[in-house]
Amino acid sequence: MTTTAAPVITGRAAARATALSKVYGEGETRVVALDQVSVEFHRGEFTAIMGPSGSGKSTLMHCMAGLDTVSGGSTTIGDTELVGLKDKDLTRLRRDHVGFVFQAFNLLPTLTALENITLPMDIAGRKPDKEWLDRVIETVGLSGRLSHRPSQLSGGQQQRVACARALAGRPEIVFADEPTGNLDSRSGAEILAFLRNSVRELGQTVVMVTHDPVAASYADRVVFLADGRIVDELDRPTADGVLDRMRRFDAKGRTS
Ligand SMILES: Nc1ncnc2c1ncn2[C@@H]1O[C@H](COP(=O)(O)OP(=O)(O)OP(=O)(O)O)[C@@H](O)[C@H]1O
Repeated sequence: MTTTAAPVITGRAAARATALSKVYGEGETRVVALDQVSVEFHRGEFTAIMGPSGSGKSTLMHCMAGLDTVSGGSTTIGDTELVGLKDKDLTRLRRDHVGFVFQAFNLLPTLTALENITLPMDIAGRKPDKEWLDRVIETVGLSGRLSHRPSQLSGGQQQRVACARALAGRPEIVFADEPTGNLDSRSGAEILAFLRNSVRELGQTVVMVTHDPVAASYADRVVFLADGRIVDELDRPTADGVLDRMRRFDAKGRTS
């Protein structure tokens, strides 16, 4: 058994894409989902990715998280280049250095909250760093619910378990794809506050895809995608500021 993996990052970028392209299909069904995207996600920062439907947000996240292959360019997590990695090494990188939160909570129903949180480490044969785990559980506000099973928890609480699971291994970066998409606004606000606190108080790096300008306003920075390209950025966003930028994109995702 090994202990919690040491961070692999040395620079400011927790993840970086350089001229990243992703093409699906061929001939008439060919879709350029990402068109030479270059972007950095800084360490200890909360970044939101926004853009119209079909603009490439999920594709960017999946390519940068090593969940999907790329058609061109390069992408790194910390100092590790993902392109060209063998499947086994990619799986290990994802397991040890990347946390995921999805719209569906993806918890195992037969396990308690705590067992769900530590499951990825248990599978990897890694021993949780107890002090870190306690901080994560405290920050996510789950202390009284650890022996509950998912069916005994509200949607918001289940997503908090999923967030704690993503952070438990102290990853280099957490990718969250519409993490509040299945939640009412109050539970959503709790998850967003937690993600922000994990950056502010625990020093984590979080990248979140969202459609919601209010959700994006919790981030330190918003990156806007349209037609597979980065078209804009906003630092210290407000919901109104994000909405204003979004209005510049028409329904097809092109800048007006
Ligand atoms: N597996 C796939 N095969 C073919 N085309 C795909 C595939 N996945 C995505 N696409 C296409 O790539 C483009 C970008 O899709 P993507 O899901 O990344 O957009 P998105 O911005 O996340 O959209 P949404 O907000 O609706 O989730 C779209 O035109 C989509 O139809």
